[in-house]
Amino acid sequence: MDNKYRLTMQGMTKHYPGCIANDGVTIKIKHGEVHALLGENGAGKSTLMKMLYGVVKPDQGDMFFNGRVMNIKEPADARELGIGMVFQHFSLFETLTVAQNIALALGDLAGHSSSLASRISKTSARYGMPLDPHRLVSTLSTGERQRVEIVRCLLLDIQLLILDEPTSVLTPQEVDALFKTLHSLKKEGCSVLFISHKLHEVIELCDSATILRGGKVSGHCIPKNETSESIARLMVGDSTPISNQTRRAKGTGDFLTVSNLSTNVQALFDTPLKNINFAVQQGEIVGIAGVAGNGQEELLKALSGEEIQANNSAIKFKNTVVDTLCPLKRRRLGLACVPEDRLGRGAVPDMDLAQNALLTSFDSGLVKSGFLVKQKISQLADKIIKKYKVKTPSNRTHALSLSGGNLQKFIIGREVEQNPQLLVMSHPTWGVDIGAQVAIHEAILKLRDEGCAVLVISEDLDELYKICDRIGAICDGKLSPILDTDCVPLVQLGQWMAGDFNHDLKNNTTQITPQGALA
Ligand SMILES: Nc1ncnc2c1ncn2[C@@H]1O[C@H](COP(=O)(O)OP(=O)(O)OP(=O)(O)O)[C@@H](O)[C@H]1O
Repeated sequence: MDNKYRLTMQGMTKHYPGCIANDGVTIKIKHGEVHALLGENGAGKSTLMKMLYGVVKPDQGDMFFNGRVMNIKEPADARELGIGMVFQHFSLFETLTVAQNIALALGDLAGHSSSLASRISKTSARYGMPLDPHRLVSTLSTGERQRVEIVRCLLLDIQLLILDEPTSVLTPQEVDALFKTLHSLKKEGCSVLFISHKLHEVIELCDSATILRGGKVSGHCIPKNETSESIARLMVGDSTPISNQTRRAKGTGDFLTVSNLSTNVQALFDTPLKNINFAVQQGEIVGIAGVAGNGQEELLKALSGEEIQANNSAIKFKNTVVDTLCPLKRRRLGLACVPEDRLGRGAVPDMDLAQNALLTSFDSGLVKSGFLVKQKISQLADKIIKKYKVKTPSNRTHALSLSGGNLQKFIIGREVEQNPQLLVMSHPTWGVDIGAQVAIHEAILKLRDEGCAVLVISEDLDELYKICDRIGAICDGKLSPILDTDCVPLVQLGQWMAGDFNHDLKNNTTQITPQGALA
């Protein structure tokens, strides 16, 4: 086999019940290149990477590393060869230090424990991503946690680094730092496989790209010679819209009013909310930016009723104080919610899509006299699948076996189809391909235009600027001012995300007063 390639995967095939996730896929990666693996949701990217890393067994296909046949049975075999993978979801133990986490993950490959801490410091400094090996993971920002995962790979004699959607959880500054590290790795001859739906980053960073569609290779390109639009076309074909016109709107009267919301720490690593005041009007979209772990989850739980706070705060839906109401009663007042964690809170992994549709829609005629109306449930699931282009063999497929982006489309569709009066969403298009992003944004804008109040909590600033009428940021449990999006330059939003907003808060005229009226 040709030694000029770091990695060759040839004729890779993997069947799942009802679908072929990879159908004879061939991909070749040169030494020292950053290679993008692109494709719409469900195209087969994760499956291909899981076969490479030994998490999934291929039905067919051959793999060669530095010209030699690879025999990978489990991730440890891949690591032994110098292949490192950073998954979308980090797998770190919060109560352990950086060094303890790395020792656990690497096992025997971590070397002697007495020297591990100094090797972590040296390696992380060398690649420009400083890390204190003795710090508890619970005290690290998301960007720093990602560093732990990357440094874990770099401690080995790394020759191929796989990054799955690495930038979706990073601030713009952290993305810059990551790209510098990847450039250093590249100079040393390390190859990088980069999976992303953010095409402008692919153009900036990647030397070449392989595009998958429907489990097959649909094309190759040199990203620098392309535009985001032309790459998107290669990914989704000609018939899917890849851009939409977004229009700003002005709301008409508050639907959600939050006054003096403070929360207590419920679990060890919660970020308590500190005196939060804001309102979302009917017919507008308000966006809250912020780096993960700054109170977003706590805010969503307080609004949905998953965590009920018995203090002097007030959360009102129109004129009803909902502070002590459970999630079901809030739903009945018009709330729909899309949590960040799609497997576990957004959907039950081991239930099929029809059952998952029932979970939040059972009030809409799907249960009669205590009995499930199975035909209606199935029809609803099919409607969501069709309208939101969810790729799945049927509504009997378990949520767990959908690709991440397809499950996200299903959950959004399920909530939007209930015609809520208040829709609270966390990261609505996280991991969703460009065609589906457009479809989801259209659905949210349509809801807004029909009078729904929408709150979007997200780290994706492009998305927030695109669809939100007003925008603010959350940092360490405190909320910045919320202003018209077109009046908040990116630099200012970045400052707010870093907690620098006390001065702006004092001067802000759009915050609500503790009594709940607009100041
Ligand atoms: N464990 C599984 N059981 C059944 N089907 C699966 C399983 N894992 C993946 N699939 C199916 O294989 C196809 C490819 O999924 P995969 O996760 O590889 O796509 P992807 O390109 O990574 O998508 P995304 O961008 O949404 O993450 C999808 O149709 C998915 O539903």
